[in-house]
Amino acid sequence: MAAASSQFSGVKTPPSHSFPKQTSLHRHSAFPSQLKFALFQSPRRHYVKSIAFKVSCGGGNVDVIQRNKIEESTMVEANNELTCVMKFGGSSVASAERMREVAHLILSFTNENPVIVLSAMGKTTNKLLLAGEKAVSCGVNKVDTIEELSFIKELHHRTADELGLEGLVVDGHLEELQQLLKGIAMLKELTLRTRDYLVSFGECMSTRIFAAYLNKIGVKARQYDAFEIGFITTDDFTNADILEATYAAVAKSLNDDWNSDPAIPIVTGFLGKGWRSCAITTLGRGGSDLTATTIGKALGFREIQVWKDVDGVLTCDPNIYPRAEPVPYLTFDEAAELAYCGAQVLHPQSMRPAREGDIPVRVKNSYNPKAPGTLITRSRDMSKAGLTSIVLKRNVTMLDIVSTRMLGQFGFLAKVFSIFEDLGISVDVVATSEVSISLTLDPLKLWSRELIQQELDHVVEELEKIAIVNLLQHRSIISLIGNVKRSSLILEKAFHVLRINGVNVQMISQGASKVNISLVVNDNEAEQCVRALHAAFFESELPCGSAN
Ligand SMILES: Nc1ncnc2c1ncn2[C@@H]1O[C@H](COP(=O)(O)OP(=O)(O)O)[C@@H](O)[C@H]1O
Ligand SMILES: N[C@@H](CC(=O)OP(=O)(O)O)C(=O)O
Repeated sequence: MAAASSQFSGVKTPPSHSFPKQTSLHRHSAFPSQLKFALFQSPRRHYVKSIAFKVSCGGGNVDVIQRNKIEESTMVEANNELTCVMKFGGSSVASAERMREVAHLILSFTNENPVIVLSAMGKTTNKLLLAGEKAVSCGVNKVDTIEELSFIKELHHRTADELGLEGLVVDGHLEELQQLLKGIAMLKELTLRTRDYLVSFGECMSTRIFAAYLNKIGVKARQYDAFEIGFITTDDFTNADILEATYAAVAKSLNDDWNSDPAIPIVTGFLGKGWRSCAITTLGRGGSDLTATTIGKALGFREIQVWKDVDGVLTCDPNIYPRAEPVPYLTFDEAAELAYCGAQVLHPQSMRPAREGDIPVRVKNSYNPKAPGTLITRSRDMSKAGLTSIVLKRNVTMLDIVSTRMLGQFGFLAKVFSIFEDLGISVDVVATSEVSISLTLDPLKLWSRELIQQELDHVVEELEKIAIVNLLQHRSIISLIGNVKRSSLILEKAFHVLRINGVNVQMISQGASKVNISLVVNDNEAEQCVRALHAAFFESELPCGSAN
């Protein structure tokens, strides 16, 4: 609370991290012009006053204070249209305390009528998946004893309780979750479709609790399950793609409700509805970012905010190197490449709607709202840009494939790739010569399967019909994201660092996107490499390491 409290003391002044002033509310407004509201029951400047009171009196009964304020209010608002989307990840809403802070943060944006997208609380998604896996083998009678189920129940009950809500708000879902786990135990299988249904409980519960809390403190809010308001996806369970029809459907659902009865929409991140199956789908891990950018594009907002537990996109994963620094500006291409390369901070597909709608994305820290964060836009001043960020993807499998046929024969690459296509395995980084090809296999694809070793053996067996194959496991990809117009300079410096650290690079690739150079090294050298590269590029005075 300390970080957020000071901003609430200046009640009418927009906080320093507020959106830039706008000249028109919507660039491509989805709202009919006649639908400007004269009366709106959510005069949030008053709530901010209440919060300031809470801060100064050390956390008195803020809920009662706020409700009184709202009853007093008859304020008229001129610009009552939905204006922006703010997504809060699991770490931002991990507890009752965090939910209070996020509520206060949202209310501090006094000029905004936001759509809120929430992820599941804390690590709920992981716990749900673990509970599902345990249910497969534990037997129906033991489901009640699954530790993760008890944890999830306790967390959501406690949170509702601490926020002063009735348990009822999640009781139905917790009961249904337990029944589902019993069903899984009975069938002794967890299909991808059931897995998506299972993890959907996380977002369904966090949004219900948060919406109920806002309503309790007098801020009118309405909970939405994304799969009920037009998030139409492919039927690729656990990794579904959003279909085009989503944009119009979501805009209509949210606008219609807002126009007839304004209430802050609280939308489940991560979830959709398969267009054929009509079952709940998920957008891949971290998919709430994509939910937010989809809503941003659907409603033609001028900015999309994703709130995390870090000061923006950083120069590398802070878990690998705590001295990572925020990157102030990125292009959509750089951010997408960073996410594709494995940086957990953004969902790989999340930049697509933002890029298509040309809507800036701001990555902010809900634990430190005053930090400027990272602004992601179509273009930026690259004149001083060198390396922007370093991304590490561990536990990668690499294949060296050398043709047994004569030099100059055609069709070799096509044959190799058709084998991967037939086996449904995606390839990540590739480097080729006329008679050989080195490539890495997308670890995500392999992790999501069970028969990893058998699958690899099968790939090798097929490839050995046309080539000599060398399978190399326990490799890492280090991706250097930045201004590849300076690639020679970046490579010179990178190889100098790697040489003095005694690291041998086993493969190198520069993609057509021109914002990424990938290096493959041994897993056991990778973290040390990232730290050394970070020190050289971002902590020294030499050129080519600017994070801007
Ligand atoms: N380059 C990076 N910049 C920022 N965070 C990163 C980066 N690489 C990995 N991370 C990790 O990503 C986390 C934020 O992403 P995520 O957990 O998906 O957030 P949320 O759940 O809040 O949406 C950070 O806590 C950090 O550990
Ligand atoms: N809860 C989902 C979706 C998501 O986006 O989560 P987060 O915003 O906490 O990364 C997951 O854990 O994958």
